[in-house]
Amino acid sequence: MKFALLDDELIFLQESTYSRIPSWRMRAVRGDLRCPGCGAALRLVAGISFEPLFSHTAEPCPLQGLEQPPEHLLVHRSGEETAATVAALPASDQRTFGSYRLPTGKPIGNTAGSGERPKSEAAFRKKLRPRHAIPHLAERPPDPLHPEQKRAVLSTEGPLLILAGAGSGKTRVMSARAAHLVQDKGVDPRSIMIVTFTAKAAEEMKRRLSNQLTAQQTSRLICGTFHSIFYRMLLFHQPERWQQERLLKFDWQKRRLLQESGQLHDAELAGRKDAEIDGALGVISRWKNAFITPDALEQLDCANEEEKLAKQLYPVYETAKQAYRYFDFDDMLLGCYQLLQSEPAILARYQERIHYVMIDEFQDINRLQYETVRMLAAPQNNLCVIGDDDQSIYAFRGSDPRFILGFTKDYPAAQTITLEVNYRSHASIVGLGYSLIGNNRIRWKKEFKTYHQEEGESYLFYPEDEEEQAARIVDEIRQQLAEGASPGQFAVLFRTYESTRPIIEQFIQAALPFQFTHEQELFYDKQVVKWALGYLRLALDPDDSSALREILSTLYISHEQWNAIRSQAILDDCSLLEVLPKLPNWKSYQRQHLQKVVEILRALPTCSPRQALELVYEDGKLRDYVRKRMKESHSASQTSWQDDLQQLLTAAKRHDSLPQFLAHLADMNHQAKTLRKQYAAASEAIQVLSIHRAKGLEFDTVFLLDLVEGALPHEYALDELRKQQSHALEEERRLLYVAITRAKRKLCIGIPLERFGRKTKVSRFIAEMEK
Ligand SMILES: Nc1ncnc2c1ncn2[C@@H]1O[C@H](COP(=O)(O)OP(=O)(O)OP(=O)(O)O)[C@@H](O)[C@H]1O
Repeated sequence: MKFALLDDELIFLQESTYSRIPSWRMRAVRGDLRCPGCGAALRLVAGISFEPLFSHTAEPCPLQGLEQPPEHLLVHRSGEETAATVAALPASDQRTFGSYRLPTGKPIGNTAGSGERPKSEAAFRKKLRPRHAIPHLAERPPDPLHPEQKRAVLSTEGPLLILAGAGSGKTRVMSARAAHLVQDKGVDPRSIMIVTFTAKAAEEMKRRLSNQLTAQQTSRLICGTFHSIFYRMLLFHQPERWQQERLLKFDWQKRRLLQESGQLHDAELAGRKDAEIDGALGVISRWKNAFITPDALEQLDCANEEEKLAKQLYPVYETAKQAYRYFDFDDMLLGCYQLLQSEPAILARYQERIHYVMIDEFQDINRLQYETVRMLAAPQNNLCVIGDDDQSIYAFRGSDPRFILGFTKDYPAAQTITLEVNYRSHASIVGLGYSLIGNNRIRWKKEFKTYHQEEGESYLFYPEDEEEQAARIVDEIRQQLAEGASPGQFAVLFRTYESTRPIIEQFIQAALPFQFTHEQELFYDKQVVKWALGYLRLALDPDDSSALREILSTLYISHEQWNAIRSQAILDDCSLLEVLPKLPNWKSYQRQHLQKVVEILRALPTCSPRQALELVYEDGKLRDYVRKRMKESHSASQTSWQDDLQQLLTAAKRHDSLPQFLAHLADMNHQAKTLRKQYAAASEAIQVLSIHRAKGLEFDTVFLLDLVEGALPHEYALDELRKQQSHALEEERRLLYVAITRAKRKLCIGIPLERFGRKTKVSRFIAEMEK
């Protein structure tokens, strides 16, 4: 139904009141929205693809589904208070509805909660129509393979480049091609090498092949990622050098090796922050994959501070690794290349064995992988590479779309087959992808066609902020689940992990099954968040020693001073907070600040969580402290600290009291930690994925978070653009293209009006693809 009672006032869901949805939603959670008919509590359901409505939480009553309340109920329920509220308005601002007099010209209902927003700023949602329409396939061939796909399957000899758009059946073609080689041409499966980009893709390939080949044939194929195949080769030839326990899997392991090896004691390198070293290690990895060895560093021009540090660290890191006989993933690729280069007999053995090579996601290959594969595929060069230059999204790892674009130069005899029919997505989604990616300049121009006649559904929706964005997605999914969808049909995609906290929390609260792999630290474990929460905890319990300990550094209190505070509190038999400003040897400015902080903390318990945080940030000078620490660290990853503070504010908006807010956060943190260890089957869970991880996958409905400037395109790409560099922006465009083309039927793009507490600007990519 479209109406409800709130504080005895009748409220209506209509375009002019949609900006009230976030505050009404909060009131609904507290049970304040009531049905004027039966008096039961109502839920506010505001998804994306349907009009918002109020719904009974338990038994529906006869009013359920009505647009307007029946007259008799209005007369019956007509409350004097409501009449009085409205009566206070001038007559010109009133209109009558049944026996109610209602205000006109402004939204009806309670004004608590979020502020007013001019209506023009945002629609509830709108259909996103593509700038360029895409032709449908004239007829749908009955065969499981389209003629061009078939040609790709049957062209087995010599080099072959298959340029394929998103959803054009690459995986289908690769598996059919391998099956054709084995079944129809009698090729020994042990002589076929299939390289995929991820272990998940390799699994999928084997699963599909197992439907067409015997189990023995499937198991004999050489099928896996570059790392897994190359590693097997290295282990076979040099087992002592490549023992698994000596593999440095994570950045922190590499950093620790550097720190503990004593190699960082060079004056230039000592005192570097962890984040700076991690950044430089990333650059070193990229260089290694581009086959830039330490000997080649002399000639290398560094583009920025990070590269300068990487140049210094590269030889140091290599020496440290060799000293302890460790190796990393990049060493596996380099090791395999060097093995084949330096041992012609070993190379010849592989060349005699491997007769057919197929490489998926070829757009993301790097120099080292490419050169190694070229050696293995020679001399027959039955090398089939398949990829989509528009989906090249791993430049930061050394991938280079130039290899796919230059393949026919390296192999002049190569055939080229283009697969341009998108079998996955409904027409409007294909059109959006096409309209968007056409704005990239460095690409292989292709025509697109859609297999599906259906238009599909694509929406832009404009929530007030990140929390409301998550709430809208939750409501949309619930609605679709009620209509028979299964959780595995949905994916929520994001550009960076900063976008994920609200959606994860709301999935937890709504008890929806989801899968989320997160290697980074949880939001509430971040130092800057722990500082802010430390203040709130101390406000509620002036004797909470762990809370005070948490914020010591923000108050510039040393450990000796901390010990003195604790002793004094015991001696005076008073709380830590009381004793804080009284210690005798504070400098006067410090004592003044501590007095101020104590005053603030005493005031906090009566404030709303949002006001409390604002007081801590501004009057308590936490924001100044964070800014200072960020400046000292000079690290790119620290720039999100201010955003973290803002995110906490956004989360606080939804809560009334400090104890409730802190209990909620503790619960969320606990649940998020527990969930990390649980892995629901993908088919039974909503997938929350970074766009990078979503590559190669498909879902019935895709939600895309935060299509705003600074998020997608990422701030980094915008910085590059200011320096007249457009490569990074083109990669961001490809990322969005990958994200859009994961959707089969429905695509919902969120554009929060505020993000991290700041007004947002719609992503420039929307205008590029929208009609
Ligand atoms: N000839 C065909 N007829 C009908 N459906 C097809 C055909 N070829 C592929 N499909 C379907 O289209 C979808 C996309 O196929 P696939 O995943 O192989 O594409 P892809 O090119 O690997 O996609 P991407 O690169 O975007 O990840 C799948 O659901 C697949 O089953």
